[in-house]
Amino acid sequence: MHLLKRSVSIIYNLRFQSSFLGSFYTMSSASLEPISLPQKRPLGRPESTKPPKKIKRKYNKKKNVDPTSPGGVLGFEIEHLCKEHGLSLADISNPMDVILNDSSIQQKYHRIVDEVNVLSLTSNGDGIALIDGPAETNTKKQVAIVPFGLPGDVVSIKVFKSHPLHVECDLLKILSPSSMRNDSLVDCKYFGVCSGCQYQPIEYAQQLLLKRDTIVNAYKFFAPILTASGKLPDMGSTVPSPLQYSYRTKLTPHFEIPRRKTQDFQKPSFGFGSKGRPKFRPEIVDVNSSIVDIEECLIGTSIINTGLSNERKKFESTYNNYKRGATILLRENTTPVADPPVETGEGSRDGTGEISKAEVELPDGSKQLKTCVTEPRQIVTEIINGNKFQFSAGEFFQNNNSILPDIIKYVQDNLKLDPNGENYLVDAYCGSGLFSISCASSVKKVIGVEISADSVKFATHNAELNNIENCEFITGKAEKIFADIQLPRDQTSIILDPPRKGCDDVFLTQLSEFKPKKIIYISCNVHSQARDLEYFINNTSNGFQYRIDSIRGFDFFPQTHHVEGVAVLSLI
Ligand SMILES: C[S@@+](CC[C@H](N)C(=O)[O-])C[C@H]1O[C@@H](n2cnc3c(N)ncnc32)[C@H](O)[C@@H]1O
Repeated sequence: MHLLKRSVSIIYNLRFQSSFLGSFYTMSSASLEPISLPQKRPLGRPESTKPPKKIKRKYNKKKNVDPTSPGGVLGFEIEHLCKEHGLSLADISNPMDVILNDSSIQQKYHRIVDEVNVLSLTSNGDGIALIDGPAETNTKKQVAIVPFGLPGDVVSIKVFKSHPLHVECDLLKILSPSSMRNDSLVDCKYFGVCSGCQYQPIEYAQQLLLKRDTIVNAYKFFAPILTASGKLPDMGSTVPSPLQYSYRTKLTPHFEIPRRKTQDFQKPSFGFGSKGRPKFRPEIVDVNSSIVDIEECLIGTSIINTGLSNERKKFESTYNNYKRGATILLRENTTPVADPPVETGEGSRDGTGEISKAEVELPDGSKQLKTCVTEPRQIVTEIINGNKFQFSAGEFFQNNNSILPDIIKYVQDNLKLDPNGENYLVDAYCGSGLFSISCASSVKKVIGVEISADSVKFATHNAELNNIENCEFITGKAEKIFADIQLPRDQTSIILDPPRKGCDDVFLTQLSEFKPKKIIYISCNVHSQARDLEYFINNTSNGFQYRIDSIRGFDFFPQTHHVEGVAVLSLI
């Protein structure tokens, strides 16, 4: 019995590393009950003459966040909410020093709050609410982030973690549902605990409106001069995805392995990041891990789900061999069935060792064979508008094929090429050549630039594969394109499709100096896109000579909060 008690206290010591005034507690656990320290000295050891250890105070570390990252955008959203409700930031500040260092105060802050009105959604898809500060404290109001809460919901929440200007909460119960909420739309059994697909209970048309609002706010926050000067066009409606489920051609489930495996080490969860505790959906089980164990992902394509199932089974018999966590790549690979039978190469295998395959019939009656590649260096093929694109499975390629013909058509239409002139195209951040090759037939020459040498190799190969002779691709940072560009600028259009962080000032300055006749800026982060357009138009030498013709979203990721933005600019 004594031994048992000792081992329990050792486990507490390992798990609950934050100690204060003789109590152990978790900073973010739902239960904040203090746990008493064992009072007795360990047997056989003399009483220590050392002075008691100094108690370390905890400090809230300031993090350097990119303003256009979800955490950075939340700062703008909180400020906006405060302005709307006549509150100052001081009114909603949490005394972090006290909360972190006094467990009794912490318990006052980390509490259950009933009858909370969810006011709006953050661009990250979470509900946001204002709640009264806890009783007997000086905090006037708090900004509560409520995952899975929808505007108009009245809910019961549990505050479980404090930040200087907001608190994180679990949604315990929906007391009165928002008119946006239609629970019959939720098919996924992991809804409420998986971090993806928060928009599932929302009708699709409404999801598109929410994504439009996200873009409107992005420009409000990150392009205030353009917004105030009236230089922004009316925000266009969001272009829907033809597929609203079964669209994702890439998934990356992962797992974690503890550094030291104890004797009772069991199979870890294999799936995706968790978000909150699903108390408001009693039908699903709470997870005690940062990863939700997922057997099927409804937004993944059929072959990706077959791959997920194969790799899970493999993991069940091999998890003991892993020394650390890992991410598994699942990438769809397409082969036309009419092709002579091709060796599909490596791919996810079923229990018999056979590579799993799925035949898909297209609306025109043709058939395609799908496999699921797991090896990042394996070459995969995608077919978009009849063009074949090959690339290394681990490199970037768009993840929702169903919407690609729509965005390509939109880009082509907006290039507004001169039927009598010579038209040229620069595709900056060109990847393996999706836009270059798709638009090549309408222009005299395309030059693509891309930082990944592997992607450039495939872009060049893809041009050959599709018998396209007017494309040239160069490896380097996007601004390298301007070093010795020979194209006539008044007949050249530029497509920009940078990663989430957007373009840097060096590139935008050189773009302005080059002065192309048209710019089409595609972005998976509408916040960095808004920041870049604000800089380009207001801070570069020729920026003022451009007009923003249109901005609209494309819904590359239905059921999630993500939106792709496309902005079209013309030289006036
Ligand atoms: C969002 S992807 C777009 C790729 C391509 N347009 C497509 O749709 O397939 C962004 C690409 O930019 C590349 N990239 C990142 N930083 C870059 C830089 N500084 N200069 C050029 N390319 C860059 C990445 O390797 C990636 O291929």
